[in-house]
Amino acid sequence: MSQPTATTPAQPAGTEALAAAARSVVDAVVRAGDHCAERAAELAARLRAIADELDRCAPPLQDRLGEMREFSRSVKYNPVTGPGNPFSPPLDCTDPDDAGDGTVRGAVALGLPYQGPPGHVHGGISALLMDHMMGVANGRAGVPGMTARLTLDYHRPVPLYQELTVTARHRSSDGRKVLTTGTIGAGGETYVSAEGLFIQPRTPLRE
Ligand SMILES: CCCCCCCCCCCC(=O)SCCNC(=O)CCNC(=O)[C@H](O)C(C)(C)COP(=O)(O)OP(=O)(O)OC[C@H]1O[C@@H](n2cnc3c(N)ncnc32)[C@H](O)[C@@H]1OP(=O)(O)O
Repeated sequence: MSQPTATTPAQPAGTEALAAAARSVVDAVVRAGDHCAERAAELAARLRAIADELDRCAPPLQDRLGEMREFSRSVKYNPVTGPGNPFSPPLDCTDPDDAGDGTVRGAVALGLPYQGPPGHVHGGISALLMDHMMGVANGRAGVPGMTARLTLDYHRPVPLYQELTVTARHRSSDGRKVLTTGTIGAGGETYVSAEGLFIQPRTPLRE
């Protein structure tokens, strides 16, 4: 058996492994579609049994919502980059500022569960990626805020199953108003560009 090396991607463990497995179930359900119709009832019962098992581990919702106010937990479970959230693709946002100008950058390839027009990414998913990346850029620039307005230009349909580069950059601040831009592209082509107005809270968001 080969030994892991420095270049071997880390395998997720613990709740991240659980989220990755759930994500692969979602992917397989959509890819299999009606091709597994004969076994659908049996497989659904098995999945429901797993959901019931997980439910028995879950604390009361109010407690869990309280925990999620902690910054590190909200990052781990957020719906875009969160490795602990099966809903997240997840977008890999580990290269914060390779241009040295405050641009944050992430990579993601999206499969069939994210399809809108045939073979392409749903426009709402593009908006989700943009909103989040601009939020990350603002956080890194020290001006975190709530999205007040998000404007997207969809230049070309965003392809599924292709590595996409998602970027965002804080552009300017005017009092509590923060202007931020972003793009989704691949291979030097820009599919989506976005501009967001974010409002910093009157009292700072807690870290
Ligand atoms: C490393 C880190 C990782 C961090 C990673 C985390 C990333 C997550 C990022 C996700 C971000 C989200 O999705 S946030 C969730 C989606 N967004 C929301 O739910 C926001 C809902 N809306 C609100 O709560 C509110 O409307 C606010 C907070 C946006 C604004 O309320 P407010 O604080 O009372 O501000 P208000 O006085 O009304 O307005 C302040 C100024 O902004 C202007 N203004 C306000 N809204 C607008 C608007 N839509 N369009 C134009 N201008 C506006 C006002 O005219 C005013 O200008 P002037 O008179 O001063 O000139």
